[in-house]
Amino acid sequence: MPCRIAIDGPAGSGKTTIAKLLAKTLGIFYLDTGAMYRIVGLYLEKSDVSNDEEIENKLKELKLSFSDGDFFLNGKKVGDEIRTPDVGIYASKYAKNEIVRRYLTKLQREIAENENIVVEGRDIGTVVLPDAEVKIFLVATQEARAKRRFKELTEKGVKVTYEQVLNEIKLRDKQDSERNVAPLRKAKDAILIDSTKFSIEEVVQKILEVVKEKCKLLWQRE
Ligand SMILES: Nc1ncnc2c1ncn2[C@@H]1O[C@H](COP(=O)(O)OP(=O)(O)OP(=O)(O)O)[C@@H](O)[C@H]1O
Ligand SMILES: Nc1ccn([C@@H]2O[C@H](COP(=O)(O)O)[C@@H](O)[C@H]2O)c(=O)n1
Repeated sequence: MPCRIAIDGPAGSGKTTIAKLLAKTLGIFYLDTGAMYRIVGLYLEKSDVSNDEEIENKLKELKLSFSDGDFFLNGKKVGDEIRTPDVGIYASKYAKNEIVRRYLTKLQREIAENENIVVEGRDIGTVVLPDAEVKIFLVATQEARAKRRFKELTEKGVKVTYEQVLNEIKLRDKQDSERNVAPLRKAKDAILIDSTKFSIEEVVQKILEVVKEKCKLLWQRE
């Protein structure tokens, strides 16, 4: 019986950081579905699509593959070019489109099939893997998330103001939670963790306790 750990939550709540650490600690796979929406969002924005038919045709041409934790777009490894605030906005813009969601959800399920895996995103516990063994809904205040993201971006040398980061987070929160298709919301059986006042290590420990209880086999293997 696989152990699939779904971590959903708003922009900047710490999903990627926590998911990567968790997967490393447990020695299992990790899937960043946000990266998939960022790749597709940037691709469609550059393709200047204007309707569903054009989106459908562009997705048919797209070759998106996943190997050893890296994504490859038409054979080329994807790097930090998808990590800018603008690409986050493109991702959120096209994430409202049913054709895009159907395309990526199918791919995500194929990758996660029968795997011990941590999958992070917005709709993992509600849509992609509704029967996941562990569901976490990771939140933090918008200010805390903006502060963290601003620190991360400035340390990477990205020229951005705190206000720009806060506005991007507010916009994505609004778009992600108010869209008709697969909106960001806590699954009924998900465990809510508010990381505003907790360190990365403390959040990982909290989730490991849940995994220990719900995925006994994986824990024994560890
Ligand atoms: N509990 C925490 N305390 C302090 N900093 C944190 C905490 N969790 C995450 N961070 C930091 O916040 C920043 C954003 O984290 P991360 O990229 O993992 O968020 P995310 O939810 O994946 O964001 P997005 O949805 O936009 O991809 C990173 O620099 C990370 O190191
Ligand atoms: N399962 C998901 C994951 C992401 N999205 C959309 O992509 C945007 C970028 O995601 P990050 O995790 O990299 O911030 C996000 O704001 C969502 O609009 C999604 O819809 N479903």
